[in-house]
Amino acid sequence: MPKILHPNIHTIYLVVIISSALLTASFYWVGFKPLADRLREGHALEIAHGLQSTQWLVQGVLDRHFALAHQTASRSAIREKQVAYLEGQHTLEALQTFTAPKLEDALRANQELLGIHRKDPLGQDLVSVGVPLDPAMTLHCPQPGQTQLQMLGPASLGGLTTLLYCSPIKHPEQGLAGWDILVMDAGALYRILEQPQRHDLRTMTFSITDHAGHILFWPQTLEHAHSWQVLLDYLEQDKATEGFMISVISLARSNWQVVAVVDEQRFFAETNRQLMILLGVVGGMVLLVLVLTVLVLRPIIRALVRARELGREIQLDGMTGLYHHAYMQQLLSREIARVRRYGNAFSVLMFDLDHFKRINDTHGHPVGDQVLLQIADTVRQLARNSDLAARYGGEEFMLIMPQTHEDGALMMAQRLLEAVNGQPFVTAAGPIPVTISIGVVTCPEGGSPPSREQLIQEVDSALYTSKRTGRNRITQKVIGQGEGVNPP
Ligand SMILES: Nc1nc2c(ncn2[C@@H]2O[C@H](COP(=O)(O)OP(=O)(O)OP(=O)(O)O)[C@@H](O)[C@H]2O)c(=O)[nH]1
Repeated sequence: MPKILHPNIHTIYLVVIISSALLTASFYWVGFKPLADRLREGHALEIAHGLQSTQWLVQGVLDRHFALAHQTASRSAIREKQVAYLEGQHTLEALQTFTAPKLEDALRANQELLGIHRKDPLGQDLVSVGVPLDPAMTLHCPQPGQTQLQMLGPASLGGLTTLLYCSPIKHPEQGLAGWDILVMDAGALYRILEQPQRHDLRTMTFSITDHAGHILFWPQTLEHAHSWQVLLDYLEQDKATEGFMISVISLARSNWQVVAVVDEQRFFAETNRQLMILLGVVGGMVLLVLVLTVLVLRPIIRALVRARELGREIQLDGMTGLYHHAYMQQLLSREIARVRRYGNAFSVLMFDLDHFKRINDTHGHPVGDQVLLQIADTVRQLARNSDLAARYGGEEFMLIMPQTHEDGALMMAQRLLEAVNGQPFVTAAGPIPVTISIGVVTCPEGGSPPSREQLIQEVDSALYTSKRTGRNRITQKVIGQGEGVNPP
């Protein structure tokens, strides 16, 4: 006997919710996460590029300074004059008169060149033009054993941050003719360091330090904020503070390096915020679709469920839940048609409660109803899924057993008889013993099944035989053969 399945509205909602969750999860894994990873990778590249371009720009300034210093020291006319002075051909005054205007010309021609202080090979001052040097400053130009152009380092002169270079004046034949201390404007370096700050003042700070761990240049527009302390800690301990990232790149021709301090949280905060907004919007949309789906589907599902229930109801007997008489007629006709086509065996069983009137009369109809319900349950339990059970009349039941031979049908009838016999039915009036009389008709395999009316008449007649011969028994008939009674 098939179970009646009612589609569960909660199951449908559950499916909708699970689908939405799967949709959200696939959006996260296939769309959102790769996007977030790419953006983060992009940020890492941004840092690397920022550092690289800063290094190039700073290196460009230093190279320009070197070129300028070299050029100044190798101007031949004043170099020759200086050699002649060293050989005693001129006075110092004559040298100064000749050299100073030419060096001043050089200052005018190169804005970055702020001062030139020319010395003899032993370091004695000869000529000075432009921004003066601080007498309190100890300058090692020339450095012992050094004959190359070199940077001396940054110095604050005349209210400006400058870079000092020590450049040898070399004569092709006479050798070393003296030294220039060149004062260069370091403003260009600040401008380079401040360039990234214009875009973002908080997250990425570039600076220039020397290998000894001194901060030489720091963006002038930026206060000594938290990242300054982070850089100091890094230079001291060679380790980045938690939440910060430090990238370093060395500069050629100096002991300098460009250092980027990145406030990771702030750097990624904007991206994270935008990603969260995106996730929120998509999540909200999924939720909205979910709610709308539920709202739209709800009445439709309810109507479908109700329609299905109604369909069932019109096939079923209201009290027992088995098929009712009229529907059983249809089922029987269908089964006979199937057997006529495929030639398989099938059996029909009909049974009736014995002396049921007595139960009703003695205990009342409600108690009789309780017995009928328990009979229906017994049939449901014993029948196969493929069997079709009906309450055929008041206390009369029918069971269609497709693909069931004579032996199988008798076995089923015996089980039913024993099941009813073997249990006193529990009712409001106490336990009541019940017996039934059964008629079974089998249409054997390959046989020609009778019409529906004839079949009902045959099974009814078999049932009548069971009643007539003493009740509580089975009468079996095989179409085309005789009738046999099986007492309990
Ligand atoms: N409680 C209850 N009784 C019903 C229902 N339908 C039919 N009956 C009763 O079933 C009884 C049938 O009685 P009878 O046809 O005389 O048969 P019987 O008393 O069972 O005797 P036999 O069939 O000859 O063994 C009647 O008392 C009906 O009122 C029902 O739905 N509920």
